Amino acid sequence: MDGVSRETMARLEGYEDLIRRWNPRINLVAPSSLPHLRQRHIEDCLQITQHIAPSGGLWADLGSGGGLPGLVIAIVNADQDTRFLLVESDQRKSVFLRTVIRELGLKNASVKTARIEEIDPLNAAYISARALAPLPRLMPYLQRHLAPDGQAWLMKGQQWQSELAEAGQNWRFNVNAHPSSTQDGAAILEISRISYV
Ligand SMILES: C[S@@+](CC[C@H](N)C(=O)[O-])C[C@H]1O[C@@H](n2cnc3c(N)ncnc32)[C@H](O)[C@@H]1O
Repeated sequence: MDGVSRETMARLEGYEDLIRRWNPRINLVAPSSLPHLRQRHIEDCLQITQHIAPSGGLWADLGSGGGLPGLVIAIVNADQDTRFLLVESDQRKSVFLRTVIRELGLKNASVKTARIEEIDPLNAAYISARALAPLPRLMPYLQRHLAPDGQAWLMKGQQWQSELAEAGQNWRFNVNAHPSSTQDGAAILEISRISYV
């Protein structure tokens, strides 16, 4: 992984080890994807860090699951002043996320065990989500939790164009689609300036 410091690499490897150890007990990633953990999950999420270097404020990772992409981005930015909040409704996954944060000594990350739609608005400077819901269902979450000048980074599969078209029926927003370099036809959507029409 180019441009990754030795300390970041050590943390990413520690994170991979913990996923491998916990995955038989709680499904953090599809078991069939475990042999390809680095490429399929870690490098997939690292793509976001090639587009954005967050500067201060709150980064909320919604439906964090095993911490993808929130923990990967928090690890890369461990010595920066952006705070990462991993929002996850599942208790056991939350225990896993807290374990990773503790074992890797991440001072910039914390976990909120709750449903996204039930927590107070976060006014986040950045939001990320991966494999959480189709874009039309994500839009109300973004409207609730993204600061007016914030950016959302959404990792989408091959259906991203039809999801965009459907979301555009009820919402206005700016969007940049960054083609995925790890999955054919997938994209990372950078979304800002959201309003409901
Ligand atoms: C398919 S998993 C994806 C996890 C991770 N983002 C990834 O890419 O591997 C979706 C996660 O979102 C969580 N989730 C779904 N709906 C949620 C909600 N309304 N509030 C909080 N978490 C939610 C689920 O518990 C699950 O862990």
